Amino acid sequence: MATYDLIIRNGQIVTSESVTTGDIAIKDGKIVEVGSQISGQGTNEINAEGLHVFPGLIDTHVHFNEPGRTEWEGIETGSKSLAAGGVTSYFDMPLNSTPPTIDKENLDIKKKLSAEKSVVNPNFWGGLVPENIGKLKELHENGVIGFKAFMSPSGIDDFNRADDETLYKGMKEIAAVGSRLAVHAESTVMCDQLATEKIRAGKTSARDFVESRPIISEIEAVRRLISYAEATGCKVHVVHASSKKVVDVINEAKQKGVDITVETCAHYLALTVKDLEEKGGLAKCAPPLRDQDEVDDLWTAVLNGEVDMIASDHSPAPTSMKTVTDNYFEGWGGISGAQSTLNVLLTEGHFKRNLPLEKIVTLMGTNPAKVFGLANKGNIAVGYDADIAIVNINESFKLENDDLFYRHQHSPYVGMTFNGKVKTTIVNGKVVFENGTFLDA
Ligand SMILES: NC(=O)N[C@H]1NC(=O)NC1=O
Ligand SMILES: [Zn+2]
Ligand SMILES: [Zn+2]
Repeated sequence: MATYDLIIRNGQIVTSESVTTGDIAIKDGKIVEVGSQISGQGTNEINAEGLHVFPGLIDTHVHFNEPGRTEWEGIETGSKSLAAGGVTSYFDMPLNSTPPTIDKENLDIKKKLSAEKSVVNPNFWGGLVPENIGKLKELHENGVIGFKAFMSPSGIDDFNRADDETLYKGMKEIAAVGSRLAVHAESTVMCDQLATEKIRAGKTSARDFVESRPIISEIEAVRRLISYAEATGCKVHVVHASSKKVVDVINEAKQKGVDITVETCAHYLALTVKDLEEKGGLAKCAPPLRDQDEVDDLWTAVLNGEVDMIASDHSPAPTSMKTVTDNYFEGWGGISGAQSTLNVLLTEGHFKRNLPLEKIVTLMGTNPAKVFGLANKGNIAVGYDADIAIVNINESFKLENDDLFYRHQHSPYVGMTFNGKVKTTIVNGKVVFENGTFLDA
């Protein structure tokens, strides 16, 4: 009789601490042994010789749009895309789905749908909007990972921007329950004003769009957020910082004792304004892509350990909403990228800039797990959940639309050559994805 459900043999096991050759034994969805040569047998055994065995990664920032806007993505296609990219846990944003996740009732709907449809582990952000002050405690008690607010308009009618009063009151409530507020930090005053001026003058190029959302607008909003964090004691998390200049402001506050963390996204590390000019709406997002010098500086921040985590901010939309090429103020702002985060980190990070593989685990495993309190996720060790991605980091491929599992097969990464083929993805001990196909549940 087999001792274990599954043994992965002879892989290069990547943790946040080391890369070592060895075996991993799995039973009842948990990692029960890690060693250089495990005796005993598995019902299933995988030979990972020559391959790297990562803990399944955690994407802290996706929009799957279900319920209510499932035609933009959906939990099944979204979660399959993650699994195909080596990600085994995600945090779904409260907006772009309708109704948004701003009370228990709507959270329950999302939980139920995800239990039915997700092929990886779902987690949920709750929203902070002017209308749901007083409901944050109930969301917290029902298991949201944290809260999300926008300091600038969200682009979605049923998810209003948090004005200063909402931030102040909401952050007091969130501090009281000990949770964390994630914030889209851009100055609404600045962005609105600059966009209005540009549009009035008929200036609607990619560069004009980028100039209407400058880095200073992020810095101004982050500084204001820090003031509220200091006043309320609320833990905060800045999502999608597009520049090292933003990261620097956050690290200054950290040094003063503010409990603040920062995420950047793969697209700010792999794409520039030139991509926006060449690829049109496919590469449109907010904050916008920056120039190459900013990308290089942001990599410096990542390599220095100044960025806490890296996410996709997968915010998909139908292709027809992403085809803008003349007026960049039109069309959906949001990048389809959930499947490619590990590829970007391997290609642009590990191979081009010597980002250690262990750091990839820190950024998309141990840090998110620690900051958001996911027990037993994000690393490989005895007692951890058996979420695993087996990857050939040396295999390169050119990404094609057909490779994508998104409902709408587009991405600004299409056409780029990446390192890192995900061979097998395991979720809670079960193989869900193998050699390009999904196994039935
Ligand atoms: N609503 C929404 O998904 N917005 C996201 N898209 C984007 O590019 N930035 C965002 O915050
Ligand atoms: Zn955002
Ligand atoms: Zn987002």
